[in-house]
Amino acid sequence: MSLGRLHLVTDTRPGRDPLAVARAALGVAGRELVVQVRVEDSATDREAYELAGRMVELCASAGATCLVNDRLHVALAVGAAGAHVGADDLPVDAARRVLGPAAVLGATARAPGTARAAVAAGADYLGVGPCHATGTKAGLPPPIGPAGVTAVADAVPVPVVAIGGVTADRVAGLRGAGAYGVAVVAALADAADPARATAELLAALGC
Ligand SMILES: Cc1ncc(COP(=O)(O)OP(=O)(O)O)c(N)n1
Ligand SMILES: Cc1nc(C(=O)O)sc1CCOP(=O)(O)O
Ligand SMILES: [Mg+2]
Repeated sequence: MSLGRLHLVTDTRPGRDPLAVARAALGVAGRELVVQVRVEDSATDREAYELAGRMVELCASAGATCLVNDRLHVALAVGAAGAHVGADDLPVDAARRVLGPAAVLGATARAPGTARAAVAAGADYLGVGPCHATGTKAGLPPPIGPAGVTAVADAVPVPVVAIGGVTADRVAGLRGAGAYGVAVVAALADAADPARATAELLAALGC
């Protein structure tokens, strides 16, 4: 599997335009971009399906990968490349059974033990964080920092994607800590110029 190193997780805030941000990022990053469609828990399946369907089309035209967060049935329904699951979602082994062997399956892990278990259960990559403080998602545990990324990366043979408070300035530290790539919401969704912000993140990633 060749996984993109820059993951754009869609902004769930009302009034945002995740398709416009993705379009700008895809124009710069192409196949190096993974777009993960993440919606509010309160969003309906129909809303998730419609956004994910449009995102799959956008990604396909750029050669990029589209994943769906949490909702595996939506991932299957829109023909996404796969999905990402965490502690409140279907367990990784169940998600793998639902999606099948060819799908890209990501799992959240915050420590080496859960990371090893997720890989044994069928995860292709791990989302590891929060690496730094973030205002994007409430209720997260304290940041694990680059040292926490290293602890996980040293424990597993799959790509580690660092998430949480990631900015272009922090990418080098995370890469040095063992991250294969990074996942961002605000660094692109809040950027005045998302295309330029994408280019800065890619440069920091060495892409
Ligand atoms: C790349 C990546 N890493 C971690 C997460 C978080 O997933 P999860 O813990 O299931 O939380 P929600 O995103 O579902 O709120 C992620 N989405 N992506
Ligand atoms: C959705 C999500 N999950 C996280 C985790 O650590 O599990 S951090 C996060 C939000 C990341 O947003 P930003 O790039 O704006 O900090
Ligand atoms: Mg989840």
